[in-house]
Amino acid sequence: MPSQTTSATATSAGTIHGRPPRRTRATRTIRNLIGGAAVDGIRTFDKVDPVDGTLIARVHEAGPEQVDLAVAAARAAFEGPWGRMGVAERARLLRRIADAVERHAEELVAAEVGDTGKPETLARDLDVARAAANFRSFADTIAAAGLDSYLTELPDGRNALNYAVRKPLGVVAVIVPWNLPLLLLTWKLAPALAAGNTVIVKPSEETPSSAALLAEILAEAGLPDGVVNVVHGFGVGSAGEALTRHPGIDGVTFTGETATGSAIMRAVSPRVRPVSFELGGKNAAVVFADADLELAVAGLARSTFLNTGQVCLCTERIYIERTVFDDVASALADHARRLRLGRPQDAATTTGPLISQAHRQKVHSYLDLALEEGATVLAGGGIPSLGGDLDGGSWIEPTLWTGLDNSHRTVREEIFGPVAALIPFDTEEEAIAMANDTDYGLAAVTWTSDLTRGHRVAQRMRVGMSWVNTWYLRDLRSPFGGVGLSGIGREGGRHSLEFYTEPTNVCVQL
Ligand SMILES: NC(=O)C1=CN([C@@H]2O[C@H](COP(=O)(O)OP(=O)(O)OC[C@H]3O[C@@H](n4cnc5c(N)ncnc54)[C@H](O)[C@@H]3O)[C@@H](O)[C@H]2O)C=CC1
Ligand SMILES: O=C(O)/C=C/C=C(\O)C(=O)O
Repeated sequence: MPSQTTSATATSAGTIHGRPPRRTRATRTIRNLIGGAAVDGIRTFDKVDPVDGTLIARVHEAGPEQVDLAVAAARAAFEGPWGRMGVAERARLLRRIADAVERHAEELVAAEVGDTGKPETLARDLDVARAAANFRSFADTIAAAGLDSYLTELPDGRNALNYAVRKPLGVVAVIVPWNLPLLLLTWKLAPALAAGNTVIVKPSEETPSSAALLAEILAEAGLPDGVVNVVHGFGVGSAGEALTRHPGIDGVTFTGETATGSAIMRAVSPRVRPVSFELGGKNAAVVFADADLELAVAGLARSTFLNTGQVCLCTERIYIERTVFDDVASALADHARRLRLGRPQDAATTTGPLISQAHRQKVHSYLDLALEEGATVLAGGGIPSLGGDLDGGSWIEPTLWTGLDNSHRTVREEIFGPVAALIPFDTEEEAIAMANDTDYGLAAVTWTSDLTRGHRVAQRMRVGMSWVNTWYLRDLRSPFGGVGLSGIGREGGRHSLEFYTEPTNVCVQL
């Protein structure tokens, strides 16, 4: 967690090697946005740049009082003109927001890069592009959404008409993590607004900037005050917990760690509120000997190392048919060694730092654990020395291991970094069994030139998203989510609308 500036004992994550964060750049102040007004919190906390440990912002942490205000503002907006706005007008507004996101793309890129250290090209091509696409896609979805209706035949020969109207849930809490901050925020915000809800956003304490900027963009596009409110802070004992326990919240959508999802479920359970959770993963890729190996290796490099491995869909277990194991392992290790760690603004940079010193400590503890568990390190394995101010950042080497199997903690627990274990297999059955041998169930990838096998294996993966000969190819209308410890519910297209609305069935005797 970033350090609390009012606390005498700053946490290690907010300090660099025990020293306070360096202050070499202009430090911004980020406030909560409630009912269209900037609102101070109970104290401020520091946000540091993970590239070099520089202090970049002081963020106002919302306490219960600010959360109360935000819920009241959202409720008032829901009862106001927003609640009476028709679908066509809401769809038009979402399209205006998408246009405004594109107009402000470079500011959003800067906000995202400052908070996460990810390469500018990635922030531009993935995070910001998807933010605009999210608003457009849910404008299309809501504009095309129909009603469920049935002509019911009665025993006496008469009929009844049953039809369901969909109404917004009301005030929705949107709680998002730090890995794809704007992408994941808008992935939830766009359908919530499309369906007519009002929203309280709680961005991660690590990534407050793009949410703050987006709130300004929403106002510029014409969204009425109070429809979207942003409260900053942490989880337990802070804004996140206050929000999920609040009696005025009608539903919670959350992406993040499984244990946090479980805590949120407990928080909403007394009032039985609906939840939509996209949680952790320990995703497998399976490479058959008949695959186009060049394509497979390039795909594996992407699925293992994109965003420094900090995407819930990233691959951390790679099962390779034994006859091609050595070739695939050595080609992938070459890829890993060629990755360029560096400043986000440098066009040659492929890989940024981890989000924070605390997260690096976690990932690093798995590098140690892998060695204790008997791994052989094929690539990486430690903390790089990049020199100068970069050594104040939270960098880690892209790392590949052999010599581990499904019995090891390194192969069972979500690490959420640029790491993967390479494991050989002999038969299709064995590969499927090993891939499915996990309590998680988010995503899987199958690499094969035999499309019949591709369909067969993909369908047997116990996951929400099963890719064949590609990874992270998204159609925003398709269902997205996980099974097991990886989540509850699906988002995307009409699946999102189902979560953000409640149907009322009307039955008319004809
Ligand atoms: N998409 C994913 O699957 C992600 C997984 N992770 C994993 O989770 C680990 C911890 O990262 P965190 O950022 O701490 O994830 P987290 O799940 O704790 O935090 C995500 C969001 O939930 C909020 N939150 C935390 N506890 C809460 C509570 N009790 N009530 C309400 N809100 C709460 C946080 O402030 C943040 O906005 C990482 O090391 C990584 O392994 C992290 C980010 C995304
Ligand atoms: O593309 C998406 O909609 C989401 C991708 C990634 C996550 O959900 C995550 O990393 O949590």
